[in-house]
Amino acid sequence: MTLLGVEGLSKEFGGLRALNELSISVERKELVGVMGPNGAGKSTFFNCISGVVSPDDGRVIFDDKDITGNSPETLAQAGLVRTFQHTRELETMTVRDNVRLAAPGQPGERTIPALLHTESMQEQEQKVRRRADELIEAFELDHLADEYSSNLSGGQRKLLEMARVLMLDPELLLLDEPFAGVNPTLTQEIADHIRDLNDEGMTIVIIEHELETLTELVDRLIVLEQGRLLVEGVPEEVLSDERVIEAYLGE
Ligand SMILES: Nc1ncnc2c1ncn2[C@@H]1O[C@H](COP(=O)(O)OP(=O)(O)OP(=O)(O)O)[C@@H](O)[C@H]1O
Repeated sequence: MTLLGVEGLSKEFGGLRALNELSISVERKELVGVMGPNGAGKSTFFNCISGVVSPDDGRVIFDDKDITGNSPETLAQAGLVRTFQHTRELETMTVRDNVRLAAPGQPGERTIPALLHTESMQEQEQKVRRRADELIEAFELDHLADEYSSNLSGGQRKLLEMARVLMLDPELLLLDEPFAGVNPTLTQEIADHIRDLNDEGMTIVIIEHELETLTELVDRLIVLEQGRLLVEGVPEEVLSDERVIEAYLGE
């Protein structure tokens, strides 16, 4: 069953067609990789799905609903969540607070005075704290929980970013270059987490330049070139496809 459907998506930037009538679908519980040479339209594809930019043409269907142009907040509530190539944690906050504050409607955002601090709000806060602690432990960040996130390495920041998005309990997770700038040990750790999440039933789409890890991880590869779908299929076949080799050689 299809969870995400992209139909005839187009986006121009000053006459340059970043996406050119792109149509792709992702099945529930699939783990899909998106690759393509620089400028192929991969980020624009994610940006159009996740409400960061509005497409000029075409539709995005998520869970049988037309979500074209919906805001990132609305999409997160619906279960569609993304990470960014450059992580977006708050450097002046600890790892623990960064994870807690990623929860929807978390206490830090409330302006209601303490007098109105009801029992149900306290319960909700406790739930957020418990979930944050679980994720910090699952991502082996416990020894860093009270560190400012500015003290984290690139790889540790990627783990923190994953913990943060999981606070939103996504059904579809879009990961933008989760292995970029990450050392080999942490790359393997992040790949294992992605596989576990997918085994638990989460649908995941990954943009990545690090093709070795990507092809080992995913069920299916989608290759974009000049805003169009070039080739898709099982990783071994896609990587040996003449058109793909040519697209990368021409970079
Ligand atoms: N906000 C923008 N304004 C102007 N041009 C843009 C914008 N976003 C993307 N583009 C252009 O659209 C084309 C596709 O870019 P995009 O970032 O989607 O490709 P990509 O496949 O993600 O590339 P990379 O692998 O280098 O990140 C590029 O030519 C890029 O310069």
